[in-house]
Amino acid sequence: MPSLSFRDDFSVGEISEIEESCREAASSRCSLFVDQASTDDCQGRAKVGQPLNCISLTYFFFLSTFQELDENLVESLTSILGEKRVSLTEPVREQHGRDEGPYEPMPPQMVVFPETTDEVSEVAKACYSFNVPMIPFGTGTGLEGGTLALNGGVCLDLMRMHGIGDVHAEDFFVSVRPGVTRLHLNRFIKDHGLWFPVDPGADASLCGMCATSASGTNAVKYGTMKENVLNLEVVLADGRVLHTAGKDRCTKKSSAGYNLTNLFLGSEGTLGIITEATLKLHAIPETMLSAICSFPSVKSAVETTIQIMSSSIPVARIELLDEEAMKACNAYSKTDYEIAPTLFFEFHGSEASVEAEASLVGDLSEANGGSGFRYAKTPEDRSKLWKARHDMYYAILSTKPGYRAVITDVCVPVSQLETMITETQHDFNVSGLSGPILGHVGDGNFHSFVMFDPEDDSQLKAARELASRMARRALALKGTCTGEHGVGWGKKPYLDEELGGVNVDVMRQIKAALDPKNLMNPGKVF
Ligand SMILES: Cc1cc2c(cc1C)N(C[C@H](O)[C@H](O)[C@H](O)COP(=O)(O)OP(=O)(O)OC[C@H]1O[C@@H](n3cnc4c(N)ncnc43)[C@H](O)[C@@H]1O)c1[nH]c(=O)[nH]c(=O)c1N2
Ligand SMILES: CC(C)CC(=O)C(=O)O
Ligand SMILES: [Mn+2]
Repeated sequence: MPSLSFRDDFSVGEISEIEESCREAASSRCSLFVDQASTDDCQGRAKVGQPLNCISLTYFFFLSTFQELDENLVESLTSILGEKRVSLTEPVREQHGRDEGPYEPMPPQMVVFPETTDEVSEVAKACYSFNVPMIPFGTGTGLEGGTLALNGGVCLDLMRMHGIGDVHAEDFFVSVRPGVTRLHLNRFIKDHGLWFPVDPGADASLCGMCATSASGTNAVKYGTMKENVLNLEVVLADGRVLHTAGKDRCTKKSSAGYNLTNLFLGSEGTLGIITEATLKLHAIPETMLSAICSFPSVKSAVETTIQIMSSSIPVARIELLDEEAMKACNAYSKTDYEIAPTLFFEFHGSEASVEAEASLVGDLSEANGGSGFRYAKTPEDRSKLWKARHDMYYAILSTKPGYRAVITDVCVPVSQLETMITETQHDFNVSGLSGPILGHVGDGNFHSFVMFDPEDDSQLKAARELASRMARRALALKGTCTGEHGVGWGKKPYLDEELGGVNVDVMRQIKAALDPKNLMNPGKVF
């Protein structure tokens, strides 16, 4: 049986050989996948035994092989967790073989529901001794296929690990278990006058947000998960438990050795299972003021953003929605905003400081042709505005029922944003596809949704090509193919190009040191 491969240089002969050996290995479950990020004329996946749906072989192929689960492993996991917290049933496996992204599900062979770190550690030890892959699962809101069980294995659903530790209000930190989501935490700490600002649109698990190094609309002022995590408890592939900053440590800074906390932030389940995160908290600002402003073009909105950022006005949020996105917003969230390229702003501070910042931003917007500067001052109006922004994924998907979207997540230096967005819009016009643009423009990070009809192969091909051109354009402008969603399964083809061979080799060596049998979420990131 050929081993797991991820290459772009298979010959026709090799493909036939691989197919043949897969057919022969009757006891193995084995599929040959054509990577979804390939360009040219290769559509989706080709299952072994069926003709490959492409002629040229300049694509990435992914060979996924896995054995049936050993009965002794199933028995051992059942004795660790009890019958009610293990599942081999199809619906449960199906639910855990997907995320919110556009990829076809790939279910794990078994799902387990540990409730404590010790249980996670025991599960890891058992899987390690049987050489079975482990896939951590939080709320499943990821967008890059990070939870797909490419090689089968055991999915660890961590949402039953409840618990928020003591709130250390004077030292601004709290520890959370994987079952805690960002909204849950914010409700819990509100009465202490504190909040945790990192806000992906979804109500994701905070440990999942550590795993993908998530961010959101507040990152421009408060940073991403990388700036807001003090310590992590991690169960390694062999079951050992690591505290990345040392057990119970929670200082704002430390120069003691390598930064293992940041190593695990964005590791997407490939280095270990995060079983607790110690998070940096912030004081709820005395005043929060939101506003929106319409612009004659995306270009003028982006120019305004660049001017705001270069004037060092401390905006807490600055989000762009283009005309198409605004249409979708009004239709889905029942808002009545003007249909035009729009910036959503928020300012945090004292009453006087937010008024002053908003007024400066209003002047800059007006100087760039902005109009209809409109405030949202009451908590109800502000939360309506930001809920509408956070729901944009579903708002956009609902504009074309039955359509799917390739989601892009590029980030470039703010000075390059205008070139990046203008050229992307040109690409959309040429391709004939539609794709709203929205983004965290203060960070140079934006998303477009390349909508396609899944029944129409040519649209799928065009959508992938467009997304791939965007990612490469971002790289050419000294940016990244993913500002916040992670690499997962979908962005793998760009990693080498973005980071360079030595960098990815070092990552592989780190992975081999922590996970020598390649059992932690194999096939993801690289
Ligand atoms: C509507 C909407 C809007 C947004 C987003 C999604 C959706 C549906 N996202 C993406 C998503 O919410 C984000 O990636 C979360 O961090 C995923 O957290 P989950 O708990 O859902 O991880 P999920 O269960 O989806 O897993 C994601 C990855 O992390 C791993 N993982 C999960 N829990 C782990 C743990 N405890 N230990 C180790 N590995 C673990 C998994 O194995 C997988 O590789 C996003 N993101 C963003 O950054 N900014 C944004 O603005 C948005 N907006
Ligand atoms: C589907 C997305 C584009 C979600 C996201 O990252 C956002 O809304 O900012
Ligand atoms: Mn986003």
